[in-house]
Amino acid sequence: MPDDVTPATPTPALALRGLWRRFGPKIAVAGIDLTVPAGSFYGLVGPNGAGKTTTISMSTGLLQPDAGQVLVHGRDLWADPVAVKRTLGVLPDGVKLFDRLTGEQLITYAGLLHGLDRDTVAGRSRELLTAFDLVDDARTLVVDYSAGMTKKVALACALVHAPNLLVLDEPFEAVDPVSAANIRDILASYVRGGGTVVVSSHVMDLVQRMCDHVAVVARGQVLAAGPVEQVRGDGSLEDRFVELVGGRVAAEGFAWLRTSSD
Ligand SMILES: Nc1ncnc2c1ncn2[C@@H]1O[C@H](COP(=O)(O)OP(=O)(O)OP(=O)(O)O)[C@@H](O)[C@H]1O
Repeated sequence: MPDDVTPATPTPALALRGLWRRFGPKIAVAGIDLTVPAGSFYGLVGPNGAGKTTTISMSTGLLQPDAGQVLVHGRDLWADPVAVKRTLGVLPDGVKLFDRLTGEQLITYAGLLHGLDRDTVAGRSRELLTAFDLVDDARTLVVDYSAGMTKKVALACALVHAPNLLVLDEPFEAVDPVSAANIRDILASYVRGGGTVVVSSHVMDLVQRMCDHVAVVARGQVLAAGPVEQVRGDGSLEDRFVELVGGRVAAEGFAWLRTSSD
């Protein structure tokens, strides 16, 4: 290669540039910049109310930013949301599913919406129901699912069209340990196959073990971001998180909570 030619920088799977969002007087996201490399397993961590869900919603076409840009594999999401959203799989937080459908119908519906043919959807739906241990409840209405089962069927819907970027808000919340391990395996194999995962979580240990990159967000801003090893330094991710975010309170007080009389 001639000396004056620098190698092209690979296009990130997701690039957030100067994202802002306010709800009335509350600034939820205050100028977030984030670069998620293609093929990475990216954790998004932060205290309650940090702006993770708002950031994820803006990054997946669910909530319009007040300012800033979202680039998915280099394409401006908000300039062409319908086309770009086809390449995305999203597990939103607390969004209502069509819960009068059975689990199998819901996955089928998601697949057909993405333009898959019926045979393809049927095959993938069977595989997903098996992987998420939902075969016995495939014909149960989603309204009758437990919180963890609902999370798993929503994740199956996010995967059915084989997106190349998966953005998951708290995918392990309410999920039992065996199912969580299965989900981790599915996501790890998805990343090995060239996909990119962005996942928000409050479980530092899980993020440390599962992700190769992490961003710590607080008060609507990124406090640290990069490879997990780099962000956590010599300590654990949890120690680094507490150091960056603060907010630990002394365990004294609450005398009225002590139940013993001595
Ligand atoms: N629809 C809304 N209307 C008003 N305020 C909102 C709305 N959505 C979020 N907020 C506020 O924006 C801030 C960021 O909320 P967000 O849900 O993005 O945080 P989070 O990091 O996902 O929190 P958690 O970890 O608790 O889920 C919070 O102060 C929240 O109260």
